[in-house]
Amino acid sequence: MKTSWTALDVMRDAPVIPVIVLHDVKDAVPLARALVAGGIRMLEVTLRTREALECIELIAKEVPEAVAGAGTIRSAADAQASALAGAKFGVSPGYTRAVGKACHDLGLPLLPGVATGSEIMLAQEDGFTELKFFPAVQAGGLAMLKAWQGPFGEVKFCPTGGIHAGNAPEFLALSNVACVGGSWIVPTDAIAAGDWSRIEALAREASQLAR
Ligand SMILES: O=C(O)C(=O)C[C@H](O)[C@H](O)COP(=O)(O)O
Repeated sequence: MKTSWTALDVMRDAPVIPVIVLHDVKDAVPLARALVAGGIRMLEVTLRTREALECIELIAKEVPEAVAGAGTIRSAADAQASALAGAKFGVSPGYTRAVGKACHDLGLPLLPGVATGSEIMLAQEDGFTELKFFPAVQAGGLAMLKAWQGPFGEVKFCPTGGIHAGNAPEFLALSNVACVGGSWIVPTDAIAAGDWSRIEALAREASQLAR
């Protein structure tokens, strides 16, 4: 079984990376299984909740078909805790050199968040060429990505923030978009209700989006 992944592997595996918020540890395994059953195995579990690290650990142990990563990495300590919990990749909402260096030193593939040309240049200087564009719709959406195709033609983006089934195809059609990220396939109410079949159906629909 493959155990290490590059940031590009993470982006290319499926058209959508689900942005997951888990408040209850017992939801982690059934949620991961539902997403995998729907065709999506790269899972971003955000560090927005206290339970997140334990959820990553559980998915890593109990759902070997899934590849659990950590989202909302905002510090070197977040990166270290994520790697220790078994996260296979990290995603950050912004970029700092400290986060980049920590992930590099840990061997944790990182999708650094950027929203401006300067941030892209800083991440590129540190060796990152696969980036999360966050918050994508709010920060300029399709027009921004098209504008970046000129000066930053070699960068592949994962736009996240404001993406849903309706607008995802337009983003995925751009040559500098490798995948999109979003919470729409893991709705809070479906998780709270344990409605795993709804989440599986949303994942299946998302996994079939054209790129
Ligand atoms: O928590 C993080 O690390 C983030 O960077 C934020 C998430 O990626 C977006 O909040 C997802 O956006 P929506 O799909 O519009 O819900």
